[in-house]
Amino acid sequence: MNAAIARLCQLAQQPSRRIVGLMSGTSLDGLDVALCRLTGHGAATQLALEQFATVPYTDDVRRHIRQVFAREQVSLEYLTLLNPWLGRLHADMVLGCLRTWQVSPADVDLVASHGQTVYHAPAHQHQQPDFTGLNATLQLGDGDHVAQGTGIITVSDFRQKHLAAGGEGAPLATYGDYLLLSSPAEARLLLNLGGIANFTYLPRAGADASAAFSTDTGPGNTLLDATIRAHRPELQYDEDGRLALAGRVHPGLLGVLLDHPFFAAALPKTTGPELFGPAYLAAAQAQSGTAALGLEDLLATLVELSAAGVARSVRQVFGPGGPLPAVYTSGGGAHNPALLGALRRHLPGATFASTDALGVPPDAKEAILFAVLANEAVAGQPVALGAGRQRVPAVTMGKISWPG
Ligand SMILES: Nc1ncnc2c1ncn2[C@@H]1O[C@H](COP(=O)(O)OP(=O)(O)OP(=O)(O)O)[C@@H](O)[C@H]1O
Ligand SMILES: CC(=O)N[C@H]1[C@@H]2OC[C@@H](O2)[C@@H](O)[C@@H]1O[C@H](C)C(=O)O
Repeated sequence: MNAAIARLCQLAQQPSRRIVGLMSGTSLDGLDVALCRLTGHGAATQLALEQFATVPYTDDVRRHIRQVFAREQVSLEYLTLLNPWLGRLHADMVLGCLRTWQVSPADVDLVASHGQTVYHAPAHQHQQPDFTGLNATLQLGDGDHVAQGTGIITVSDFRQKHLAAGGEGAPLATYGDYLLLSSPAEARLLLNLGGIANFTYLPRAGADASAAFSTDTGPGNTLLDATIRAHRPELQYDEDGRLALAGRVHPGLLGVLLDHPFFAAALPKTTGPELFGPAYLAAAQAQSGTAALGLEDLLATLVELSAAGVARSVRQVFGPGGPLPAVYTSGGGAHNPALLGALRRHLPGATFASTDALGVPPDAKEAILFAVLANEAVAGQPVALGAGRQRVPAVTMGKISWPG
């Protein structure tokens, strides 16, 4: 038997596994690295987060990714080169973190590597006549390169199985959120404010699990970041929402932005910067006669758009005035007071707390989720949530690469 397969069998039978979860999201701010100890699997999974860091990307790394990121037309050679290059880069970043944390790679059981999404093409978004109904998504940063570079067995490319089983390849948060954060005490809404905003609805543990699902709601920070970069190239984002808080929402522009059919589409749904990018904003500005709107008012309007997108999806689930479950926020947007303020206005009566209150640091949550998926891939079973109306595929996800 291949020694790596024997090692995998042994790992599957251990009471716990030490897993490095990796996530590089749509904001291109860096690689999130979460060193997790996961005990058990399935509904019995227990998390101990040992270490977490976001390794920032340099301007050069961002520039390389942006050559292909969310673009319909790219150099195929560049795309091909980026796949191993990102795998190797992520491996080096993992090794750097382990060195800082004084953890030997030999003491890590698995790496769970999401890679970098460069294009997300759910059927409702691409509308290519030759591929009607086909959902697709592409992540770069090949798992063999991560395994070879770190010397650690690597689980990667999680989204393809979800697609193959009839999903849109996202959001995968449903599974990890369900396994780690379901509570017998309360129903929960786990709201992640990343480049794209999404939430997971978790009914009370013990209630009908098939009601659990995740959906994207529209832009989170992606349009805010793109807009600030266009006006103030020296800045990556609107720190603490200062510029947005100094601006005023333009109702005409907001109305045109919200007119996009994505916001009225049934749940669950996924999207990306392919749709919510500069072209969408420029078209809405042209249509509303706001091409010359100042940066502060633009940002205030885009914050309102993100909050309104979340609120519309939430109301699709709970009705216009229905009571809401407890809301727990994560992702970079959870640090933005302008966005949180707008969300409170749009969802009056909801209680908001950070996922910190649940023992999950908000910036680490997505990287932890991929560690949970890798744990299930090796030691678990398909998570059967799916009989509900939201059709969450019952699959384990990820492809396994070993060094050597
Ligand atoms: N202090 C802050 N004030 C305002 N915005 C912030 C702050 N900190 C982070 N952000 C926002 O959060 C973004 C990063 O968020 P995050 O890392 O959750 O995104 P991501 O994981 O790349 O996205 P996704 O979940 O869509 O893949 C930044 O680009 C910025 O817009
Ligand atoms: C295709 C893709 O990479 N989607 C990301 C993105 O970032 C947020 C949102 O859009 C979510 O759908 C997803 O990531 C999280 C981790 C998920 O799959 O749950």
